[in-house]
Amino acid sequence: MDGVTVINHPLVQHKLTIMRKKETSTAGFRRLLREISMLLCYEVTRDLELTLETIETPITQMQSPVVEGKKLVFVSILRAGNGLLEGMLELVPSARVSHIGLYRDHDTLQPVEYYFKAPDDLDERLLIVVDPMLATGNSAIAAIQKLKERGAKNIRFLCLLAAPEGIKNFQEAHPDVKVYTASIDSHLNEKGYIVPGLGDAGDRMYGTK
Ligand SMILES: O=P(O)(O)OC[C@H]1O[C@H](OP(=O)(O)OP(=O)(O)O)[C@H](O)[C@@H]1O
Ligand SMILES: O=c1cc[nH]c(=O)[nH]1
Ligand SMILES: [Mg+2]
Repeated sequence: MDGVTVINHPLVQHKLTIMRKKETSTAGFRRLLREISMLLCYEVTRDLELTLETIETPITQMQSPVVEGKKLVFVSILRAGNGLLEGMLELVPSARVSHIGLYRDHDTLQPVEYYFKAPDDLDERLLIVVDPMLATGNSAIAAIQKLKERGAKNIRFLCLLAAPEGIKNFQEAHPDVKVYTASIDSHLNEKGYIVPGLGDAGDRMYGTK
């Protein structure tokens, strides 16, 4: 599918299977999400441009590669996005962080915003927006709309599971934003949940149901 990268690394797929199981505990789910987020982060940053910096090793001077440009911004769509954010920050500790508080209204499936905080200079940075679930796509669409209104131009979206319906809606709204996911599942059910999915990611992470 154009504009969508499915991260099919065996370790990602194995961990995802355990996360999907209904008997996996809150503690297990949280730990796996943290582990998987590092592997996903590795893939979503795979093609970052490098520039050469002159450094001194204990032996000699050399030209050595470093990531080009300003620091990355990781954008977490609360709450469940924080589960991905944590591991990603372990790999890229210098990244800037933005939080967007959104919850999906159970009846309308429309996102309701309750928080927004981001660095000022979004137009000069690569943003990686993270949320484990892309279901209808409404939450990710709204979050990215908000970031674009604040000047963001270079954006990627990273999730764990995506529904085909969500990808279609998302790509219609934001054709310039590449999607990275560990799986494209079958479909959405009548309540807007991903099938087969893993249930409600926020509730499974935080034990709220
Ligand atoms: O693609 P959509 O149809 O918009 O659904 C996906 C959204 O639903 C979940 O969040 P939820 O609203 O449950 O909030 P939470 O993270 O606070 O639990 C998930 O983490 C996404 O943000
Ligand atoms: O399946 C779904 C759909 C939306 N949000 C979730 O957490 N899970
Ligand atoms: Mg939830």
